[in-house]
Amino acid sequence: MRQQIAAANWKMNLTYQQGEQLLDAILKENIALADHQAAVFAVPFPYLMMASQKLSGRTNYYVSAQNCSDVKAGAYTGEVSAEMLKSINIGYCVLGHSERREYFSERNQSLAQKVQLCLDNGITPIFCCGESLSIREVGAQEGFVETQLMESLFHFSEADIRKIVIAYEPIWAIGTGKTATAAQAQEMHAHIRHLFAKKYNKATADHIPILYGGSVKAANAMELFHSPDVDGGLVGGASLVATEFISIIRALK
Ligand SMILES: O=C(CO)COP(=O)(O)O
Repeated sequence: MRQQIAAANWKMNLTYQQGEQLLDAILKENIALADHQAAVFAVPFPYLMMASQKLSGRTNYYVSAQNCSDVKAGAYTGEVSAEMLKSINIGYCVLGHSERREYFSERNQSLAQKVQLCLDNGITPIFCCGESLSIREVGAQEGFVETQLMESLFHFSEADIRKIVIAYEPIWAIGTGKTATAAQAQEMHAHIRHLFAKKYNKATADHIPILYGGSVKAANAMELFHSPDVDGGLVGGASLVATEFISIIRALK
């Protein structure tokens, strides 16, 4: 079975102490993860070491960054490189979140650089894609997501592309309480998988986890995750509430 992932994206929320309390409350449950399952915590940069220490010794629990620089190193004040993340053993990095695309002008080409740098440093990119409401309203979502994947990912080798996790996050469902239906999520995930099969091959497409993000919560996680092409979720608001995220981890296939 392909890897199934419950990923928490804390975004710019919680103090250090609140983050510690949240992780403690979730880890207290001692949820055992199967070989094909993972729980990933994308925390703010200053909390990466704390989260790593709390998760150490747990099987299939990982810490993620929420972004990294598109350049290797040098005079770029305020940036954090993939190599820095590797040097503290961070396993995952969220890239191309729609909030970064919108508020920090991230473009597909620069994201391709970020993906490359993560791969060079053995970090699994969680590559976000997804359309806005206006694009969905005119029915152009499949072509829009195809362009995002084509311009950021489709030049990578088959071996490299197999190391990537995709997160489909329709912008109209993020933080709005307006979840895509399981049928809408499945339709786009199947489309994304088809694009990978067309560009690479079916075995590669079948290997890549595709997470759904956008108002995932305890009450809808099970239904969303049980769609055949939905391999877990990237969760914002509900990942800040221990009981919610515990249920979301437990909803993994
Ligand atoms: O952006 C998201 C995760 O990256 C989704 O956020 P919400 O779960 O708050 O809608």
